[in-house]
Amino acid sequence: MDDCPEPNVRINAGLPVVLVAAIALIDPDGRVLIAERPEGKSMAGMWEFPGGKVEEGEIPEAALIRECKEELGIDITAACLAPFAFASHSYEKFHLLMPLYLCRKWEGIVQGMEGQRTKWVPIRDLNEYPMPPADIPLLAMLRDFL
Ligand SMILES: Nc1nc2c([nH]c(=O)n2[C@H]2C[C@H](O)[C@@H](COP(=O)(O)OP(=O)(O)OP(=O)(O)O)O2)c(=O)[nH]1
Ligand SMILES: [Mg+2]
Repeated sequence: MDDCPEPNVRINAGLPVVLVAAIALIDPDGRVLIAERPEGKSMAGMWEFPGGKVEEGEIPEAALIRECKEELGIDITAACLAPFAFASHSYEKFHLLMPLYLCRKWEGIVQGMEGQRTKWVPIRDLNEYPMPPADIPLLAMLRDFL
């Protein structure tokens, strides 16, 4: 429907649903952590909320605990994950369903464990970083909330 471009959801395209869990880490100054998608991955060079695909038999919270360790070198617990909002967005080859959790408490120091750049960004400046199209509605929600 041309008069209703957002959200981008292709109702009858038969796309597989991919569940990705994402996290907005928020520091004491209210800044949010974003990470640059590495070369070789889809949407390389775009900035994203850390996270990744939820594996078979895994729940989203467990996926985030795992991904935070693998990608950022930090420890989080399920108790510190607050469900916030979700993205539902059709890409060319799949439909992304991405719950976004907020987290203000973790152990360790954030590092890009896979060589990716990371950045703590004040919420009002997040729109200066190119992010995947699925994330755009989440930015507005975060801005309203924080
Ligand atoms: N982590 C994350 N993924 C996002 C965001 N926005 C968005 O469209 N995506 C998409 C990009 C990818 O198609 C998918 C996440 O896949 P990924 O490649 O990062 O998954 P992963 O960390 O499990 O990595 P891999 O093992 O599959 O390489 O979700 C976001 O803010 N954060
Ligand atoms: Mg990932």
